[in-house]
Formats: sequence, C-alpha cells, structure tokens
Amino acid sequence: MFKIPFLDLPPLRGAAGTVRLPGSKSISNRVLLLAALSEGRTVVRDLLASDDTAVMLESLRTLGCAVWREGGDVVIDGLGGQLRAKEAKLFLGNAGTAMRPLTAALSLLAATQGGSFEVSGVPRMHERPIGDLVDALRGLGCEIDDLGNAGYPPLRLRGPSTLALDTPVRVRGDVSSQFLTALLLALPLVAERDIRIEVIGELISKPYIEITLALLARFGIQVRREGWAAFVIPAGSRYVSPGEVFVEGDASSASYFVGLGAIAATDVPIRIEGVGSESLQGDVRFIEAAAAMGAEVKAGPNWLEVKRGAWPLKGLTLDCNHIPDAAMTLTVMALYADGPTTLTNIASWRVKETDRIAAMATELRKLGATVDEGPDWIRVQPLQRWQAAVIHTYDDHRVAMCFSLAAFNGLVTTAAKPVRILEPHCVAKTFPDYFETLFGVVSVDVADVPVITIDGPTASGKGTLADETAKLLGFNVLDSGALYRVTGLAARRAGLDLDDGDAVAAIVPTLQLRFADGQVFLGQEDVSARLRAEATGLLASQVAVHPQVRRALHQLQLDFRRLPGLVADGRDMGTAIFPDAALKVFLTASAATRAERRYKQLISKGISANIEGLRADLEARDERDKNRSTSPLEPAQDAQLLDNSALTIEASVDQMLAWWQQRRPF
Ligand SMILES: Nc1ncnc2c1ncn2[C@@H]1O[C@H](COP(=O)(O)OP(=O)(O)O)[C@@H](O)[C@H]1O
Ligand SMILES: Nc1ccn([C@H]2C[C@H](O)[C@@H](COP(=O)(O)OP(=O)(O)O)O2)c(=O)n1
Repeated sequence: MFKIPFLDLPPLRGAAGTVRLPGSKSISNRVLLLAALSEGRTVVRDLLASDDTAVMLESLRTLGCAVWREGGDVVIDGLGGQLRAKEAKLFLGNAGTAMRPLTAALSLLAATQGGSFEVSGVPRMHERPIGDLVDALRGLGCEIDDLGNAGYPPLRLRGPSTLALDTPVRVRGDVSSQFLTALLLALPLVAERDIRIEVIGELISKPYIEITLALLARFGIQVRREGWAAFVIPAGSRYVSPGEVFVEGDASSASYFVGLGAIAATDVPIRIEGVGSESLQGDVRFIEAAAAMGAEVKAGPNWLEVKRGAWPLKGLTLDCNHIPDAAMTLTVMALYADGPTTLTNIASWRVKETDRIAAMATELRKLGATVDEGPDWIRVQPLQRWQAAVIHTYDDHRVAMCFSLAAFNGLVTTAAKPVRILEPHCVAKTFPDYFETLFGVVSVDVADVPVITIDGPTASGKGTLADETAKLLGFNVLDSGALYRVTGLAARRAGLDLDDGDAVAAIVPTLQLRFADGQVFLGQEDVSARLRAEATGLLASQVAVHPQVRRALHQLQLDFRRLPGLVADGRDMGTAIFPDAALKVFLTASAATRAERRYKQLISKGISANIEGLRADLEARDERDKNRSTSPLEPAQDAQLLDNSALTIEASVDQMLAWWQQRRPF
C-alpha cells in the first residue's frame, strides 16, 4: 500500500494482463457477522483484508467470539446467538457494512439477553444517517440512545426490554439498502414466530439485498419474499454454519479494471479473476454499462476479459440504481466518450463515505471537465483540454481508484498530463494494493516515469536522502553503488584481476542478483552487510573505473525506472544513466564531516573504525571517482548543489521535496 501524502501517476499508455481481485467487502462483512452469530465453526476463505473487515473482526473479538487466522483463511467459532460480553464499546471506523448490521444484531441481543453496547466511528460515520434503522428497531421495542445527533451514530444499544414481534417491522428502503440488510441479518436471532419486514418507499440497491438473501441461505435461513415489498423470516430460523465459505472477488473493485480494459487494452485484454457471470454481486452488471460505452467484454463463471471496442467510448444515459458503487467509474470513463454521459437514480451517493456526487463533480472539473449535477444525477461531458490536477479523495477509496483512470489522458491528447492522487492509502478500505495491482498491468513510455538523481562523494548522505525521499513519494530506489559493490565482490571472489576491465565486465551478466525488502541477494546469499563494508566500497571504486564494466551495468540500472517513479543514487546518475531526470541533485559535505558520519555509522553497527583511516580512504576514493575517464564523479550541468555539512537529514529531505514540487505541474 502507498502510505504517503500523495501519489503522482505519470501518463499511462496501455493495459494488458491479469489481475486477481481482493474479496468483496459486502460479502466479507456479512459472512463474518453470520459466522459469528452461528453455532459452530466457519472457515472463511479469500476474505478481504482491509480496514472495513478489520473493524468487523475486532468487534467480533470484543464481543467474545473466537477468531483466528489459519494461513490465508479466517476461522470463527460462532456465538450461537448467545452473548459472551454484555458490555462493549465498538469502534467501527467508516465501515457502513459493520455499523448497520451490528447495530441491529446488538440491539436485539441486548433486548433479549440484557447488555449495553456503544457503537461509534470516524467523524464521517457520525454524519452518515442510521435513523431509519434505529426507528425500525425502536418500533420493535429495542432501547437505543443517541449519543450524538439524533439519527446518526454514535449510539448506545441496551436492554433487556420487551420486543413486539407480532406486528410487521417497517423500514425505509429508499435511503440505504443496508438498513434492510441489517434487519434481515439480525432478526433470525429472535424469530420464535414468523417475522415480517415491510419496505417503505422504493428499495434502492436491490442487488445488495440479493447478496444478503443468498448468504442467509448459506447459513441456513430461507427468507420468504413478496417481490421487493416484504420479506418473512420463518419461525424457528437458526443460523447454522456451512463449515466453509468462499468470498467472491469484489465486483465493485472489478469496475476499475473493466474501465481500464475499455480505455486502454487495445490488443491483449485485461483479465479479471474473482468475479464473473456466476457472481452474487449486483455490481457485476457494471460490465453491461461498460459494454454499452463500447467495451468488448467476455465473461466466464468467475472471470472477465475486457478489451477496448468502440473508441472514443460512447456516451450513455443510465439509471444506476442497480450498480450504485461501480457506477462512479463511469463518470471517469465518460471523459473519454464521444458525447455526454448522464447517470441517474444515484441519490445514495450523497450519503456514502463522502457526498460522492459533489466529490466526483468537483474533482472531474479540476481535470477541466464540464460537469452538471442534481440531487440524484450527474452529467459529464467528454474532455479534450486536460489539465494536470491534484485529486482530493475525501477518505473515499472509490474516488481514489476512479481517478487513476484519468491518467490515460495521453490516449486522447498530445500533451499528456500526470494526475496527483492525494491520500492514496484510502484505498485500504477495500483494495489495499490497488495501485500496485494497477501498475502491474499498465504500460508507460519510460520517458514519462519521473526520475530524481542524487550523485555525490562517499558518505555525503546520498543513500539516506534517496531512501527518505523515495519513501515520501512512493518511488522505487536504485542504489547504483550496490551494483558496483556486488561486481567488485564477485570479481574478487572469482579471483579476477580487478585491473582487467574485460574480465570483470564479463561476470556482470552471470550475476544472479535480487533486490528484496532493502536486502541484496547474490544467488541464495544475502550479501547486504558484506556490501556495505568499507573494503567492498574500495573494490567497487576499483572496478568502476572500467568503461566495459560501466557499460555492462548500464541496462540493469535503466531497468529500475518503473512506476510510479525512481530515486537513483550514485556518481553518474544525472550525467550518464538518467540524463533526462526531472530533478538532479549533487550532494556534498566536507571530508571531515563525511569521515565523521561514516565513523559513527560503522561504530553504531558494532564495526570498529578509525576516523583518520576512514578520511584517508574516502579522499582516495573521491580522487579515483573524480578523475577516471568514463563517467567521472561531477555534477550534471543542470544539477542542484546541496552541501549538507550543516544540515540535518530532515532539512535535506525538505529541500529535496521543495525542489521536486517546483518541477511538478500541479
Ligand atoms: N544531512 C545529514 N546530517 C547528518 N548525518 C547524515 C546526513 N545525511 C546522512 N547522514 C548520515 O551519514 C551516514 C552516511 O550516509 P549514507 O546515506 O550512507 O551516505 P552515502 O550513501 O552518500 O555514502 C549515515 O549514517 C547517515 O545517517
Ligand atoms: N553510479 C555509481 C555508483 C558507485 N560507483 C562506484 C564509486 C564508489 O566509490 C563505489 C561505491 O559506491 P557507493 O555509492 O555504494 O558508495 P558510498 O555509499 O557513497 O560510499 O562505486 C560509481 O562509479 N558509479
């Protein structure tokens, strides 16, 4: 996951390949609750690992449910409808799929078994209405206290109290279908007689109710229904664990890759594994909308393949009641269409993680788009004159994921623009590795992938500055010195004459190098510590003088230029390897300062050192690096000079980021 303040997406040019979707959020949280209410053990496979499932799991533990992991599975020993904890405070983040059903289940359990439970969330959760559900539960006889604004969390659910189950439970269906889902999931707890639920108003998001009914059936509860107007939970209903449940891939998450295929898979399709024609989730019908916009879609039982069909895409007008979450993706696809796209019946967008109609309209306009909106609709015009934009994401995973598709603007304009996504970690709600997955199936012009170079003498702080800068930008790191160090080490081990450039260069293609989690492996051996030794630095400096060796390592270094960007440190990053780098920094510090830093660094690692010896070594190394004929150590003409002798690491990083920001079009 990119846990950084912003992620810059360079212009993306194409897409192909296979993605495996994380589990569905809606199914995951329903299954967890049903497993917890059931008798017996349930093994949940392919559960979504995300913020919203984490709060549900934590709540179930707090309520006394035994929950543990076995490999990739989550195992739950259900409560069998019996409360083990009678008092608890549950923090549910921004997870509507946890807040609504837990409110219903705990209200009923408190009423029948006694207890007091507080449910709360993040500030936005306290702005998301729950009054219709609370009213329905109070109508049944549940005791619910508003702890904040009436009709919104936080709430206290307490009991015992007497339930009146002989009259139908009435709930509004036109604000959120989650209220009905919550009642359907919870009322079997108290179904000593038939319980009838009547829906007031037009039920929205009906496919989510289908998921609820299908999962209830998996857990032994056969709800009888009268169309979408009334549902009856039969007397004597009991949750029974099915033993094992597989969670489907998230169909709403599929929409970004369906959109991706429609926009950018011109040759090989994007294959999406985890959802397909047999999916329970209504959002799988997003493929019909995408096809109407021109996508070529093939579907198997649990896979989809999507390619570009019509181009530009075709604008459309669509009632999106059946695909409320996935439909957001259409608003960004609409930018690539031949005419306006109008989405209607989307009032529920206004009470989601954020007011999604307002959010999408505001952010689309930042790209230059013309957007109109009403209480329950949005209209987006195709975009010709794209602007580089900073996209605010409102702590809403879907906003972040949708706008990644704006990075393909180079397919419709000559001057392609990057897109900045603020707080990209908000995708953790449903798809923590969304951007990594996206980067795995898109293509770029390598020249569009931004590079920052940091060159300078030994112990000036290049590695430290490169790592810190890369961490803040989410970029990859190239420690080019490590390549020379490995080469020097391998040449020495092979008994080569280090002055024989041809012989040393010849071993480069045979090196089995692997970089993983900041470690360097040569074959099976972790050589990281060995590489950092001063003696290896001297070997590196010796082999680095040979043009043959430098040529042999050239492509290896270029290969590090991958999405979303690269920070490269060394001696010739800005002059020879990445001459087109957007920011080049030449980092220096006085010899005395550098010797002292290296000394402290070695001592702190328990390696004995002598400061005069270190200074002599580093000055010798500086001499050789500066005076060699190929790619000597020198600042690139367009490099920023930074002498950090008197600067802290933080101050140096701040200076880097300030220079970087000056070079960005935002
Ligand atoms: N600006 C700075 N101020 C103080 N110490 C620094 C600074 N930059 C780096 N250091 C320290 O100096 C040592 C050498 O830095 P390093 O990044 O390994 O240098 P290089 O990669 O240039 O050889 C490290 O222990 C690091 O923490
Ligand atoms: N791009 C590079 C990187 C390193 N080298 C050579 C020259 C250096 O003395 C050695 C070791 O580099 P490295 O960056 O690991 O060394 P320091 O951390 O600065 O001590 O490799 C080079 O010639 N070109």
